[in-house]
Amino acid sequence: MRKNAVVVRELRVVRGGRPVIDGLDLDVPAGSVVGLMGPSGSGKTTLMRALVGVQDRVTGTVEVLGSPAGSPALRRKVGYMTQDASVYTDLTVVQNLRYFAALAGRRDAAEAVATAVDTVDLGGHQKQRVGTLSGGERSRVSLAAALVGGPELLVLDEPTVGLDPVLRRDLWAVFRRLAAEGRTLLVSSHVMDEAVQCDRLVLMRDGALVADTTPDELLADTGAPDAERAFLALIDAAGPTPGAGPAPGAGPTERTAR
Ligand SMILES: Nc1ncnc2c1ncn2[C@@H]1O[C@H](COP(=O)(O)OP(=O)(O)OP(=O)(O)O)[C@@H](O)[C@H]1O
Repeated sequence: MRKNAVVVRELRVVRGGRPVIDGLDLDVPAGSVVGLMGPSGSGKTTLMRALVGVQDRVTGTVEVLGSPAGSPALRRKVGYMTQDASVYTDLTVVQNLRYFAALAGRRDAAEAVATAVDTVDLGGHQKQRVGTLSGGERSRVSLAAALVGGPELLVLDEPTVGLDPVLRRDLWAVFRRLAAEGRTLLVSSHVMDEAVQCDRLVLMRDGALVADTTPDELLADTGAPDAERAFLALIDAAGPTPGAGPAPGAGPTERTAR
């Protein structure tokens, strides 16, 4: 089995004429759940977009499942859930999922759709038009669309936003199960009680890695009583003022673990 599902070296991304990621290195171990944390605007979505191959103005090496990010070979192997639900509001839940299953080349589409509906707990809404669903339900359709192809790597941008605590807990159980099957998950979140359920944690600030660690190491290294305060301690220690963005030619990223 491959050691790392994702290998990023010297990643640099320019958006709006300025570098929003500058010289980032990252390994995502295969078969693990990696949490991507960081303040708003720190570059999490940009990093995810670079991994799935939809981001312009990317330099450096971004290798996903052994191929360059965005390669046609990866289309069926990578599932991506964007922050805003990216499903068709004028189609029903099942119509959406059939469409995404077909795109992913699933021959067993009916079974894949049924499994995805079940996984995100949308039974009873299959024939409902997505435009009439609640926000939380709609975001779960989006998650199901990322899952329905049976991808090896799932890149999930804040998949639990707007969900109630019960659903959040259930979805994290799903993420753990998918990892146990050998899939790799990169999950962004602002919720630190979710962070502690990850195998590894990647903390970003201003387009750079502040830490690449584990929940236990995060607490041990900072001496903080909980993940939220540990995260704040690292972010505060990282220096630049919020929203400043990385300076062009900024030095190498600091890693607190590994
Ligand atoms: N289309 C764009 N044009 C110019 N700048 C952009 C664009 N998209 C994002 N940015 C900038 O890039 C930086 C990183 O944004 P990104 O969306 O990756 O952050 P994030 O960590 O995902 O934030 P959040 O947690 O709020 O979703 C921000 O400073 C943002 O303003």
